[in-house]
Amino acid sequence: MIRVSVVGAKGRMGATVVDAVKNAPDTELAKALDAGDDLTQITPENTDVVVEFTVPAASLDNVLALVNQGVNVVVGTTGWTDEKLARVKEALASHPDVSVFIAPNFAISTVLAENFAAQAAKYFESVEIVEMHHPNKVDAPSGTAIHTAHAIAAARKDAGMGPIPDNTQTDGGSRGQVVDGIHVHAVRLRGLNAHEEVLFGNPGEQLVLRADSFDRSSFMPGVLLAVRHAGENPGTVTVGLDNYLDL
Ligand SMILES: NC(=O)C1=CN([C@@H]2O[C@H](COP(=O)(O)OP(=O)(O)OC[C@H]3O[C@@H](n4cnc5c(N)ncnc54)[C@H](OP(=O)(O)O)[C@@H]3O)[C@@H](O)[C@H]2O)C=CC1
Ligand SMILES: O=C(O)C1=N[C@H](C(=O)O)C[C@H](O)C1
Repeated sequence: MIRVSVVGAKGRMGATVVDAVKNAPDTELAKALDAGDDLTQITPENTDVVVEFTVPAASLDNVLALVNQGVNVVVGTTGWTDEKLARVKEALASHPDVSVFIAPNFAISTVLAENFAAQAAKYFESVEIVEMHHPNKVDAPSGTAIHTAHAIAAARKDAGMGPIPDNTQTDGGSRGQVVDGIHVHAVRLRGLNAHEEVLFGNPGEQLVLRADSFDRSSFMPGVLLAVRHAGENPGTVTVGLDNYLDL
C-alpha cells in the first residue's frame, strides 16, 4: 500500500483527495493536515507521498518544508512561477532522494485539451483563452489557463509566428490579462466548477477546444496516477500530468 498524507485536507480538493485515497485499492491515508497543523508530523517513516492542495500563498513554504522532511510531494495548488520552482529545485539539491510533482490540472479532459491546443497553435492566426470557475476561487486567471497560455505561446514561437492581430485602441480591462502574449479571460459564476475554452481563429474559420470539470471527482484519477508515480525521478521537479500519459 502507498501511504499518502494530505495537506489542505479540510479544503474542497483536500477532502476529496482524502476520500479518494481511502477508497483506492492501493493507497492508505497516513496524515490529514490543514492550516495551523505542524507539518513535521509527516516523515518518511509514516508517509510515502504527500498530496498538497492549499492556497497559492502557502504552497511554496509547505513544499519546501515537506522536501526538507524527506518526503515526496504531489502538488495541485496553483500560483507556481519560475522563481518558486527554482526555490524547490534548490531544496531538492540537498534532498536528491525526494521528488516533487506539480500539476496545474489533474483532469484528463483539460490535460488533453491543453495538449491539443499546443498542437493547433501553429495553424491559427488568433487565439484567446476563457477560463470559467466557481466564485470561491481565490486566484485569477486560473493556473491551468496560465499554463495553457505558455504552451500555446511556446508553440507559436517555435513556428516563428508573430503577434496575434488585435487593433484594440481603448481597453478598460475587457480584453483580459495578457499572459505570454495571449489574452486570458476569467469568469466567476455560481454553479460552475472548472471550465476552459481555447478559441482559435483564421479568416473564415474557428476552432474551439473546451474542457469541463463538472465535479471535483474529475481530478481524482489524475491525482492517484501522480501518487503512483511519486518518487520515480528523485531530485527533480516534474510539471504536468501529460508526463504520465501516452500522448
Ligand atoms: N491541480 C488541479 O487539478 C486543481 C487545483 N486546484 C487548486 O488547488 C488549490 C486548493 O483549492 P480548493 O481545495 O478549492 O481550496 P480550499 O480553499 O477549499 O482549500 C484550501 C485548504 O488549505 C488550507 N490551508 C490554507 N493555508 C494552509 C497552510 N499553510 N497549510 C495547510 N493548509 C492550509 C485551507 O484552510 P483555511 O480555509 O482554514 O485557510 C483550506 O482548508 C487552489 O490553488 C486551486 O486552484 C483546485 C482544483 C483542481
Ligand atoms: O480552483 C479551482 O477550482 C481550480 N484550480 C485550478 C486552476 O486554477 O487551474 C485547476 C482547476 O481549474 C480548478
